[in-house]
Amino acid sequence: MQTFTTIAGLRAALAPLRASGKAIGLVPTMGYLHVGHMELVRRAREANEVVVASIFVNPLQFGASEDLSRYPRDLPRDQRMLEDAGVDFLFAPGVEDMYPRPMETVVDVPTLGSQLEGSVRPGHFSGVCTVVSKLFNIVGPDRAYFGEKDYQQLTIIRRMVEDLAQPVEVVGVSTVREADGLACSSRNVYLDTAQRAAAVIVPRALDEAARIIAEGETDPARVEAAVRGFIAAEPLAEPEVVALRHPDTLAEIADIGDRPVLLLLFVRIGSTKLLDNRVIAPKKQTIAKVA
Ligand SMILES: Nc1ncnc2c1ncn2[C@@H]1O[C@H](COP(=O)(O)OP(=O)(O)OP(=O)(O)O)[C@@H](O)[C@H]1O
Ligand SMILES: CC(C)(CO)[C@@H](O)C(=O)[O-]
Ligand code: BAL
Repeated sequence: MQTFTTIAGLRAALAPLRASGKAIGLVPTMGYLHVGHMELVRRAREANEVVVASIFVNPLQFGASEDLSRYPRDLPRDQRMLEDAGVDFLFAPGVEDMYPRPMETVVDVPTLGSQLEGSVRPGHFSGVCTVVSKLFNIVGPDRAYFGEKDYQQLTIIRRMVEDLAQPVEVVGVSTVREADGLACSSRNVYLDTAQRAAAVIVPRALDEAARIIAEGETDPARVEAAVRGFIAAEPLAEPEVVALRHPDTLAEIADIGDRPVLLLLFVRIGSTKLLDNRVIAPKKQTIAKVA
C-alpha cells in the first residue's frame, strides 16, 4: 500500500490505472479504524480493482465546541490495518494539503442537512458534503462506500450525488456492532466503563421501538415518546434525537402504515454522541380468509 499526503501525488498514481479502465473504489474515513470501517474496505475490495481509503479529520464538519482536537488518531495502526486488508492507496492529507486556503466554496444540502443530527450540529453536513465532493474530485472513484450507521449522512450524500450528477455509485454498508449490540464507532473510546455499560441502551431502544410497533402502535409521536422515555430511564443517557422517518427521504410520517419506517437515534452519554438507527417493518395485517 502506498500512502499519499498530497492531492497531486495521489492523482498521479491513479491516472494510469484509470486510463487503463480499472474500477476504483473509495472508502472515506476519519481514521482510528475499527471493524466497521474494515467492512467498508472489504466491500470495496471485492467489487473494485483499485481500492483507495482516505483518512482525514475534516475541520469543516466540526462545530467550535466539538471534539476536533481530541478526535482519536493513530495513523501507523490504521496503515497496518489497511495494508493487511489489501488497500492499494491511502490518502492521508494534512489540513494544509486539503485546504491550502480557507474554503470559499461549499456544498450544502440544506433541508436534509439542517434537521435531525443537523439540528444539534449546525453546519456539520455542509462540511461533510464539501469534503466528500472534494474527495470525489481528487480520486474520481467509480464507487464510494459509506456506513448505514450514519444514515442521515448516507441519505444526504446520495442526494448530493443525484443533484450534482456526480459520476459515482454510492454503496451503503450495514452497521457492524459490538457483541452487546452497540454500533462500532471511533468515538466509543471516549466512554468510560460505566458509560460503556450504559451505552447498550441505544441498540436496546431500537429493539423497544420494534416491539412497540410490532404490537400495533401506529402513531409515530407515541413511539418516539416511548423510546425517549426508555432511553432517559438510563441515568447516563440523554436522548437528543428520537425520530421516526421515511427511510428514503427522511420525511416525517403521519402514521405508521404498512410500509417500513426508519427510527433514527442520536444519544449523548456524557459528552460522547452515539448514533444508531433501524428500518422497522410494521406488523403484517392478517387478513381473515373468506370461506
Ligand atoms: N459500525 C459501523 N458499521 C459500518 N460502517 C461504519 C461503522 N462505523 C462507521 N462506519 C462508516 O465508516 C465511515 C467513516 O466513519 P468515521 O471515520 O466517522 O467513523 P465512526 O466510527 O463513525 O466515527 P465517529 O465515532 O466519529 O462517528 C462512514 O461512512 C461511517 O458511516
Ligand atoms: C464521510 C466522512 C469521512 C467525511 O469526512 C465522515 O463524515 C465520516 O467519517 O463519516
Ligand atoms: N461519522 C460522522 C463524522 C462525524 O461525526 O463528524
